[in-house]
Amino acid sequence: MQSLSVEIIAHMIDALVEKGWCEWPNAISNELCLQLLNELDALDEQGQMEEAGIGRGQQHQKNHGIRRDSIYWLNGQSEAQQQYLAQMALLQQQLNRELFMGLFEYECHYALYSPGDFYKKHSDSFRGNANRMITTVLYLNPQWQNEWGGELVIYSEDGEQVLHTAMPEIGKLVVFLSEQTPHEVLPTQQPRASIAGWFRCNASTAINLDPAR
Ligand SMILES: O=C(O)CCC(=O)C(=O)O
Ligand SMILES: [Fe+2]
Repeated sequence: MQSLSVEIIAHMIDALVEKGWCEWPNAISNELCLQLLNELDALDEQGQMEEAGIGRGQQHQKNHGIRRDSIYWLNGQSEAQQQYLAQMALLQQQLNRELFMGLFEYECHYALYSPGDFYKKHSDSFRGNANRMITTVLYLNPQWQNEWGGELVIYSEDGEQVLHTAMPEIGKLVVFLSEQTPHEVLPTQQPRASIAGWFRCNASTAINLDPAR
């Protein structure tokens, strides 16, 4: 089963340093992605996916004009989740070793965008709480077609220029600097499944407890 090797991660880190983002097709095996997709579908059928919101903690709110997807936070409850989280732990270790990033936690959720869903241009790091350092997105959609939309668009730091457009194809891992990278999910015409995750550094102090979500 292919998985993230030290060499692949080293290339990803080079790209992150050079341009702030990187896209890696077939980073995670189809086999594992299909297991994760099955799990997501089952959670959806059981009504366990929840409507996503924006902002964290007390600032959390639903805003359908900005974001429409449903999510489920991973907790390592299945073999497939554990395998995925183990890959992200390798990425975290190597980021810390090579870039001294002090990443101490990874949080991630399944996301399901139903036909018509989108996520308007945003940044993943919340103002005043810059503890989301690196964003990862793994796509789980076999045989995605160009005309279905649902692309991830990555913008320059000022939000003015499109740097890259990524189709949400199975096994593809996109990684970018959370705070410096405005991005958007274009409306999709077909169900679009992914795992979005964030490596965090600890921004908690005794008087400012920093919630994960
Ligand atoms: O699914 C994607 O391509 C990106 C999702 C995203 O931007 C987010 O969940 O913050
Ligand atoms: Fe995002």
